[in-house]
Amino acid sequence: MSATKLTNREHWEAQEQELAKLVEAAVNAGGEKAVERLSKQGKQPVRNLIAKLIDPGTEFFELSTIAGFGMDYPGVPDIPGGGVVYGIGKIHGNWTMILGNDPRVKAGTYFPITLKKHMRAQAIAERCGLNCVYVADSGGAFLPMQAEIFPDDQQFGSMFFNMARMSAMGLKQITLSTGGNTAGGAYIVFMACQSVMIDKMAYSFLGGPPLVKAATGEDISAEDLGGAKIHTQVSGGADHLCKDQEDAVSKVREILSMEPPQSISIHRFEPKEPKQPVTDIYDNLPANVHQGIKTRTILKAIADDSEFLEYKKEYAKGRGDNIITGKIRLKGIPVGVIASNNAGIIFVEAARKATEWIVRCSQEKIPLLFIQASPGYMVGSQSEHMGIGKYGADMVRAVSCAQVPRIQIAIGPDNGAANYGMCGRAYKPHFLFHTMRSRTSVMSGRSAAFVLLSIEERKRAAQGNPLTEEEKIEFQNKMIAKYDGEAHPFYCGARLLSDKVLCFSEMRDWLAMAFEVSLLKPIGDPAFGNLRF
Ligand SMILES: CCC(=O)SCCNC(=O)CCNC(=O)[C@H](O)C(C)(C)COP(=O)(O)OP(=O)(O)OC[C@H]1O[C@@H](n2cnc3c(N)ncnc32)[C@H](O)[C@@H]1OP(=O)(O)O
Repeated sequence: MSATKLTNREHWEAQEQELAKLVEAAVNAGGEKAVERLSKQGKQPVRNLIAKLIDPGTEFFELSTIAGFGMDYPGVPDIPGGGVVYGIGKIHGNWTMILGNDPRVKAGTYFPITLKKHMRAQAIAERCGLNCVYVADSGGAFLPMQAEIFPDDQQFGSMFFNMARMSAMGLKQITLSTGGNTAGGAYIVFMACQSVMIDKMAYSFLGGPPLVKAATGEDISAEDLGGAKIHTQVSGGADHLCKDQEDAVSKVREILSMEPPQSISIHRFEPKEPKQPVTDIYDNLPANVHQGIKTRTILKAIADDSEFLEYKKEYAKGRGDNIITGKIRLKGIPVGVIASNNAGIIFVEAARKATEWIVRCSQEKIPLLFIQASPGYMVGSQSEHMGIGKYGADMVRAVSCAQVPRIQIAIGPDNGAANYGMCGRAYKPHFLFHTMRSRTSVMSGRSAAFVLLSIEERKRAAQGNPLTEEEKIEFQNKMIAKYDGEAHPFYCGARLLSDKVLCFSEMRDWLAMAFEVSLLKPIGDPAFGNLRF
């Protein structure tokens, strides 16, 4: 192996170890002490319950595990995992959205990031047509931050709005209540299509005993006010009484055993393993994230049979092939690819080719994979006069209007309007994945430092106090550090700008799962509005 490849491989393996540490911090929030505390209450950590909910021997595809780190909420620097766990797993063969509060993180209460994560899970479920299971164990709103979580759209009330509407669409909303779900949190039990409560462990009420005492003078225990027996035998607010968590898990599985089987809406070919090893990705992605990439190698390491049927391979070489287009199969699922290549700068020819391919795949009803490593569209008079603005806009329009499932994975720079054209978050891809090589920001730190420095220089010169050379360097370094920090996959993952930071070795399995889930609903017909051509 060449020295460069070895350097690359070691670099990315070390980077992914950093990721593993952060994931571990979320999974083991509170450490052994927190697990012991749960155990005294007869409870298991929520991920253990989820592992039992899904079919034996299958994988739980947990999303956004690194949410909530470094949020700097007043007095609470980290919310491990955002305080809620969610992901997709199979229950009786059907892909199902499973969410669970993590009571080890401030009693499973809802911070702004918790809500954002909960909403994202529901949005994926609604879009892909997944039944939902809620493992509910939450103290409700995190009260010190009520102003940022309570009344607005996409805040606390939206959880129940979403449950109601998904239920009306025929998507089952099942709640397994395994703790105190108080006040607003109680609706997660009462809004469900079917609710399972655990005796002497779960309770739900709009106002807890202290509030009742204050409001009416009534002295009553939590159990007598809204315990599992009260709601399953008296109020009718819940439907199944279970003796413990194991019993409750079995009941939820039994309820969902009556669901019809799912199938994907397009033809699936026989899956084949790639011929190229996954280590090719580690070896060939430069450790320097600003260095160009050879994306065909990456595709060969994830595609069935390492086959990439390239579209317009010969077109406008050196400009058009900063995006490569074509088809691969992922575990038998045909996928149209739009991938950054080389330096990834999008020239007119690349934008036109990408737009053409998006339209073509939409007509064929083939889902789209965007592999993003682009620092932006080409600037300058030649590019402007050739119409980069309008062709870039065409690409953005095609991305926006394509009815087929679209998934983005970033493996390099993700800047400027290239974030839009390559199906960034605002373009609502079904799933958006980052890797340790992705860097998402409006521009690179170096460019931002240059632009901001020129503004600062003008300002200081006008004040008659021009910047010294040392001040200029300090200013630039500060700006680069800020941008590098904010573009990093950890920063973005903490804020749910991605659905997961994937290891390169996970790309094939996760993309195949994501396409399969995204294809459970029928694909609409193409309609693109006013493309300029
Ligand atoms: C939309 C409207 C709403 O949701 S209003 C929300 C109203 N919520 C409530 O009244 C619930 C109050 N909390 C409780 O009753 C208990 O904490 C429950 C949820 C039963 C959990 O009890 P337990 O397992 O013993 O944990 P704990 O009390 O030691 O709490 C652990 C840490 O979490 C905190 N916590 C709890 N609830 C809230 C809350 N709603 N807002 C802010 N913080 C909350 C506790 O203070 C405690 O924090 P710390 O670990 O001591 O720093």
